[in-house]
Amino acid sequence: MERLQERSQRKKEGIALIQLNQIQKKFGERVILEDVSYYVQQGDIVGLLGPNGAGKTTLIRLMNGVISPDGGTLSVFGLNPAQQGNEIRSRCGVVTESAGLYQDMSARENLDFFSRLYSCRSAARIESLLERFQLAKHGEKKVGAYSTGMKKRLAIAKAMLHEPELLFLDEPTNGLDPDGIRDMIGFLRQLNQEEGTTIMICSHVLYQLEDICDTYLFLDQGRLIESGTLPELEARYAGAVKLVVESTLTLKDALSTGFACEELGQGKFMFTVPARDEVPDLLRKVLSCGELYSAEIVNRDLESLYFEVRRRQHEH
Ligand SMILES: Nc1ncnc2c1ncn2[C@@H]1O[C@H](COP(=O)(O)OP(=O)(O)OP(=O)(O)O)[C@@H](O)[C@H]1O
Repeated sequence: MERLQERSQRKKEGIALIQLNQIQKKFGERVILEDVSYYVQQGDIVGLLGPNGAGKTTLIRLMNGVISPDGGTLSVFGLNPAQQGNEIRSRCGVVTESAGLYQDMSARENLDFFSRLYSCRSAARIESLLERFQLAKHGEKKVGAYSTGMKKRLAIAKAMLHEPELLFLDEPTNGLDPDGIRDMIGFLRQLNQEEGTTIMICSHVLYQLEDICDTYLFLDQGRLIESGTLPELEARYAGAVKLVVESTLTLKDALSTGFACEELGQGKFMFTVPARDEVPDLLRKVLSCGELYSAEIVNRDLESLYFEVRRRQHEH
C-alpha cells in the first residue's frame, strides 16, 4: 500500500522514470539506433510504435541492461542499466510474444513456479493476479487449453508477480479478437491506475492503442521521428479536418455550405474543413438544409497521424 502511495506521489510530481539521451546502438558496423532522446514519466502508459525492425526491442533491451549503448547515456529509476542491470530487472516486468509459460501446467502452477523462481512467492499475490486478470475460475486448467487472450493475460500476471514498477509489453493485443482487445486494454488501464505501474507498449498495430496511451513514440529506422500526446500530435500533423456526414443533403445543398466536399454515396459527403473550430458552422449549415444522421472526423486517428508524420519525414 505504502508502495502504491509512493508511486502515485511520484506520478503527481512528474518524475522521469526513464531518461534516454542521444542513444546510439550498433550491431557490428550497422547502426540500429541513432540519436534517441526521450524521457518517460512515472505512471504513464507509453506507446513505442514503429514498423518491424525499427529498433523497439533493441531499445527495451538497452533499458533493461541486457545490452549496452555505443553512444549517449540512459538511466532507469535513476540507475545505469549497464552497471545496475540486476537491480533494474528486479523492478521491471517484461512480456514478450513467447511468454515462456508451461503449457502442461495450470495457471496457478505456472504462477507458483515462477514466483518461487523469482523468490517472491506469495499465495495472496497469485490469487489476486488470477482475480485481476479474470483467470481465477480457470486457475486449475492446463495453459495449453487456454485461448490466446487468456495466455496473454496470464503472461502479464506472471510478469507482475514481483510487483514491478515498470512493465514492458511486446504486442499485447496481437492475435486477439475485438472483444479480447477491449478486455486487454481495460486490464492494462486498471493495472496502471490501481498499481501505479508505468507501462511501455511496443506495437505496430496503432489503432488498438489509441484509447490507452498517454504518450506515443514513433521509431523509424532507428530514429525517434516524433513523440507526444494525441492532442499534441493532432495539433502538429492533423491539418484540415476531414468530416464525413450522413444526411438528407443533395450535392447542391452540400456545395451551398461553402466548404469543399466530395460525394461518397447517397446523402454521404466528406467535407474538408480548414480548422476544427469551423466544424460547428458546417454542421449548422447542414442542419438548415435537412436531417443529419451522423458526423465523424476521419483523419485524426493515431494511424492517420502516424502516416502523416512518416510522409513529412520522408519529404525531408
Ligand atoms: N543481436 C543482434 N545482432 C544483429 N542485429 C540485430 C540484433 N538484434 C537486432 N538486430 C537488428 O536490429 C534491427 C532492429 O531490431 P529490433 O528487434 O530492435 O526491431 P523491432 O522494432 O523490435 O522489430 P519487430 O517489430 O519486428 O519486433 C533489425 O534490423 C534487427 O535485424
